[in-house]
Amino acid sequence: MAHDILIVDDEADIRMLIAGILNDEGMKTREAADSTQAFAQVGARRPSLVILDIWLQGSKLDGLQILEGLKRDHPNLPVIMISGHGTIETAVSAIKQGAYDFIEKPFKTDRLILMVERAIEAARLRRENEELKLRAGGDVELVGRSATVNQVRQAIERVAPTGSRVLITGPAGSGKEVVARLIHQRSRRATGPFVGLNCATMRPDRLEMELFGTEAGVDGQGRKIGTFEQAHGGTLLLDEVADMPLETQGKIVRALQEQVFERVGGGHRVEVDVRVLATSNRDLQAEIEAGRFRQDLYYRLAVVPIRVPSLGERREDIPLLARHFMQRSADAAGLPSREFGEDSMAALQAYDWPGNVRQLRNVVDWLLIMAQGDPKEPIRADMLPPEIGAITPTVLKWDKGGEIMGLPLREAREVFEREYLLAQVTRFGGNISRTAAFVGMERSALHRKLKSLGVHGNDKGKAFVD
Ligand SMILES: Nc1ncnc2c1ncn2[C@@H]1O[C@H](COP(=O)(O)OP(=O)(O)OP(=O)(O)O)[C@@H](O)[C@H]1O
Repeated sequence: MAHDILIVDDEADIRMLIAGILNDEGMKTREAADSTQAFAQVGARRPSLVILDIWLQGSKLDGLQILEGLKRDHPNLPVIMISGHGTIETAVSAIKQGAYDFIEKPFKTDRLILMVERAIEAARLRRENEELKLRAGGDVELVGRSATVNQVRQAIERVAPTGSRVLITGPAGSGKEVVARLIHQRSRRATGPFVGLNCATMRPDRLEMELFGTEAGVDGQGRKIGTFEQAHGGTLLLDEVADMPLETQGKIVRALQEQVFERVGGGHRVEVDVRVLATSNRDLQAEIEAGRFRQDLYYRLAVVPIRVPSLGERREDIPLLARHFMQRSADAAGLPSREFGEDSMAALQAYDWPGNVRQLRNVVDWLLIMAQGDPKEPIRADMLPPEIGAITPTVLKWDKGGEIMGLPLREAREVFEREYLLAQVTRFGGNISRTAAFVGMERSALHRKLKSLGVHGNDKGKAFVD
């Protein structure tokens, strides 16, 4: 996409000159003669870069004051100052205020182009860097207000500063790694490294080398530092620890016990200070009974067990999570965020989510890009991806409309009430108190109503809870 450059200068011929140079390079330009026009242009659309004259005749604010306003509202927007004779000192102080650089009048074409390209590239790199930091866990968050998530949060707060080992269990995509990262961040090792090793995706014969590293000569390569050593002073996460071969499990037991190990192919002892966290989506007790997991390793890892609930166990968190992911994805993509309509949110809450939070996140990403309709309109249930729309309770799609129109009012009302309440009960995970609060009925009245309509469980026949 062509860069969009805003040129702010009180002299029309300078604006034209700069615009001509940049247009020849395939960049798009806009112009402003004073501070009012400049802020109006930036307000209309954030440019890729601003070229800003220091001395602006007839303008309410001068270049430095405009710079201050721009940096306050758009800290990452690159600004190049234009300085004339006698304003170089001011230009230098502009850099201290966050301008990228300055160029002196009269300027050379080549220098101007180079500076503009560099400033835009630097802004892009900074943005990428921030995204990477975010992905690397600089800013992990455990979103949710359900009782089960609150319990997990409390467990994290309690266990993080102690330094003890933690085994985090829960189904795939439920947020086990998020929990591990939070434990690290809230511990005394927070400034140390956090290193993860996924035991499920690693070939068993490579796993040991990855963990302990290799001495020179092994594998035809130089000495390689393993994850245990990389995590020195910090935290090592053994992801999907049940997938580790038995023999490696034995070596881990020793390393955990003594905080000492040997690199593969060497007799040299490496001493480390590492806190180990582990995750598993399997039932480790069953794995022990089947002889696939060492009991002594289990006891060493599971000093404190934390169970992360599936998303289906905490449907009340779905609205919060969906809006959180929508905002984050929209910000990352530079797109406006979309609202969810009541019907689509009810459908999301009624769905089973076999892939848990990760699946919800993917669905929200899909919706941001693919959902039909005006982006300013809320997302409706019929815009959801097919796999979720397919199980949407019928009442949300109103496909009983035809049937209802053929019935007398009393019976039509019964059909509607039945479908409506079934959808709501499912949405609230079969919880009668919460459904009653939402639909505006007393709990006992709702029980009676459901009974009279012949509804004895949610749409999959699961019994109610009070
Ligand atoms: N409570 C939460 N709040 C915000 N984001 C979450 C939450 N739980 C999970 N996520 C997000 O969902 C995705 C999956 O989470 P994570 O990788 O921690 O799951 P996992 O249980 O470790 O999965 P797997 O077992 O497949 O490794 C990540 O993008 C994570 O940021």
